[in-house]
Amino acid sequence: MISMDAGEALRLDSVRKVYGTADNPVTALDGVSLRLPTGTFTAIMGPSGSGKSTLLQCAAGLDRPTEGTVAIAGQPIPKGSEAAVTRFRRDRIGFVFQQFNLLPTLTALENVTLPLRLAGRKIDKKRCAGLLAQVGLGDRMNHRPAQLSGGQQQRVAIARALASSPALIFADEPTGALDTRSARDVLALLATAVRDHGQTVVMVTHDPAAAAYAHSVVFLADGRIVGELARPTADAVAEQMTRLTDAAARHAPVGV
Ligand SMILES: Nc1ncnc2c1ncn2[C@@H]1O[C@H](COP(=O)(O)OP(=O)(O)OP(=O)(O)O)[C@@H](O)[C@H]1O
Repeated sequence: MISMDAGEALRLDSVRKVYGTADNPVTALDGVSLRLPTGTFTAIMGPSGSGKSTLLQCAAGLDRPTEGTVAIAGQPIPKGSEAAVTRFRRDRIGFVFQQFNLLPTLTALENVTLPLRLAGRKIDKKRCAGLLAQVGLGDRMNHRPAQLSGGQQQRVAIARALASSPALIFADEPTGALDTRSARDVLALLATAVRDHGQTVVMVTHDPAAAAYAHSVVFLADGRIVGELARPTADAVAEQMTRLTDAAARHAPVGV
């Protein structure tokens, strides 16, 4: 039974995710349990193939665990129909992807209002325009994605993720396609969502400098949590990653 703890933004209990067939199973997550308090910024790191994206997808209700449960603010993600999961997600979760995932035919403002439109919610255009202004795109509202730089497109994607005021924002390598300066802008925006609005951010990244914006880093290897680092610095994160990557190369267990 999952306790109703509203102070807990995200809780995973013994989550396993197995892809592939019975003959050829791939265990992407192998019993992951994790609790993240509301208002925290967490980075997820680990070698390639360690299960980071799968963890994010399962935590965000975009994919279903093979076993185990996920709860957002004390409410388990429904195990029923896709429509029920989508409804659950819309009210609680924002997602930022590496490749922005903006609709090319819509303007920046239309991209930001789209999730509200899809959810059948009242569209507060002024607020959405305000969000674009907040991310520094007040003068780009009517531009289409192709007319914006990568960093600007990602800022539109962040404004879109914030439009429904989600308690929880997941970001899968949000700075992966950006130059250093745009990456810093995007990370500062995520940090602001946490600091000023009490939102909770969970971000997958390969970049120790990006992870240093988080309050803590969770390290994955072979589908398991193998360590955590509080108040990370880029150097400390890089050192742990080197150990993990070396251990993965040797197929040896590691104690972080
Ligand atoms: N749809 C899928 N079907 C089969 N196997 C999958 C699928 N998605 C992921 N996997 C496998 O699950 C494991 C974990 O993948 P995942 O993408 O979560 O890792 P990751 O840590 O995000 O990797 P990267 O850093 O390279 O993006 C990998 O072995 C991958 O090949």
